[in-house]
Amino acid sequence: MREERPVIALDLPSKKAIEAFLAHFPSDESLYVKVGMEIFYQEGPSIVSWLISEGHDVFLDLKLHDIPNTVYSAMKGIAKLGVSLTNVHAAGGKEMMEMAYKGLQEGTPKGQSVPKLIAVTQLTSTSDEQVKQEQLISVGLNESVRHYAVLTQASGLDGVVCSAHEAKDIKQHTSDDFVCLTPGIRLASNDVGDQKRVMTPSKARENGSTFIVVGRPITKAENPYTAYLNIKNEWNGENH
Ligand SMILES: O=c1ccn([C@@H]2O[C@H](COP(=O)(O)O)[C@@H](O)[C@H]2O)c(=O)[nH]1
Repeated sequence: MREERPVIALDLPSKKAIEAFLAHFPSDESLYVKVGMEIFYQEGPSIVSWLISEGHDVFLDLKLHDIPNTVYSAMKGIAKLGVSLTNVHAAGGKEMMEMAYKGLQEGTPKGQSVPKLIAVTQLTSTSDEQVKQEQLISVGLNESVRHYAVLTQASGLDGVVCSAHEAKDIKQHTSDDFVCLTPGIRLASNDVGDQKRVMTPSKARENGSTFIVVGRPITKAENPYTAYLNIKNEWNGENH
């Protein structure tokens, strides 16, 4: 099921900076936010509990990638935080992904829902050339992404992180309800920055993205709420 709210990447340096950012939004607006490495490593798990207590849904984007036992134990801890969605790297392999899922299931307190678990295929800042030359994956980016998506599904996870360019192909090779969470989203007028595989919200919708993730086009905008609404409206096929 497509999530109507763009997921806002809270790539900001402190809780204070996040409070100042969220002050631009109506106080009763429930957002879907992404807590990534920048803020998590500064503030720790309390930032997650605070965002949830403020009425927001949280995607914890720590992209775990380690030996299966370590990822299992880390996921048992993450499961207690009450996040809606979290992730690992598919490159960690099937055994690691299965153990991540097991950790989440075992760690989730009784009566709470198990967070959805997805796996990063190839980062949206990675190009086909880099996949071939730096990772030595001669089949190239599209096949690598598809392979990781199929492996992720076979490991029992809910979906993948990919670019919106690959979402349609992934759904064809997995299933319609397989989550495709797509960062690298830009309006035609936005800076691309370090992203390589970008797409507009309306194209992402046409291509079958389940979630879109947007950071700097909102966090660095002069009016973050207007920027958020512009992206949200285009994502939902309104006013454009
Ligand atoms: O493949 C990936 C996986 C994660 N991300 C994260 O999404 C946001 C995108 O931020 P922008 O400012 O909109 O570029 C960021 O937090 C990344 O860590 C990704 O971009 N690509």
